Amino acid sequence: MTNDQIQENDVTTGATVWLTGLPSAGKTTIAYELAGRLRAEGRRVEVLDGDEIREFISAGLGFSREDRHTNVQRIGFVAELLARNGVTALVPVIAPYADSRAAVRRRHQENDTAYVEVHVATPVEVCSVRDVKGLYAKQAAGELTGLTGVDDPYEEPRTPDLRIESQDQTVQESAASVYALLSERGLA
Ligand SMILES: Nc1ncnc2c1ncn2[C@@H]1O[C@H](COP(=O)(O)OS(=O)(=O)O)[C@@H](OP(=O)(O)O)[C@H]1O
Ligand SMILES: Nc1ncnc2c1ncn2[C@@H]1O[C@H](COP(=O)(O)OP(=O)(O)O)[C@@H](O)[C@H]1O
Repeated sequence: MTNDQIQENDVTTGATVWLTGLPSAGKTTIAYELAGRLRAEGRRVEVLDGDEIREFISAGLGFSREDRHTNVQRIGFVAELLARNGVTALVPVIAPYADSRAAVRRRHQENDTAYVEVHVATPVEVCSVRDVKGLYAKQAAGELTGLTGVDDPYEEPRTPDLRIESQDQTVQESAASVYALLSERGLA
């Protein structure tokens, strides 16, 4: 077998799927639901969970604009490495700034690595009722400032590859819509 044939047979197409949106929008839930489905089909999948990343490779970073940008660039770097090597990297990370997200997309384009941006566009009114981690309540009580979407910016993606209105869907429906897009693009 020639080298070309080995490559052709062994390489599966990886991709980065970045799920951006407000706290409690549903990013993490959709990522794990989708991960389960992709794994069941034999794909290699990693979820780069924002909270875990902040414990390890982004330990010490806070929530200033600069720190969030650094956090997003580090995650983008790791995701691209994984995706380039055949893994589907699912990234449920807020990434509130358009220029940070654009830089991650560029890194993928420069390496010919597939990149999909999903805006989990749950309105802040719904997120603040869900309040999975109690952050909205803390902000309202004056115990926290700089909460994304409340008193810190969230720059909505203008042209995401997919927009999900999670408030009108089940978790399974939301995950299925991402799966359908990946399928369409030959990535699932
Ligand atoms: N001030 C403030 N603003 C937003 N989020 C906050 C804040 N403080 C803590 N958290 C929790 O940290 C998670 C966000 O981390 P990320 O790494 O995803 O954010 S970022 O892209 O660097 O902005 C985020 O996780 P998710 O709720 O899963 O989005 C929050 O739980
Ligand atoms: N269609 C949906 N997609 C994702 N989450 C949903 C959906 N409908 C309801 N939820 C609920 O919303 C919450 C989202 O929390 P989480 O995934 O931790 O948000 P995030 O990671 O964006 O902070 C979960 O409790 C989840 O069960």
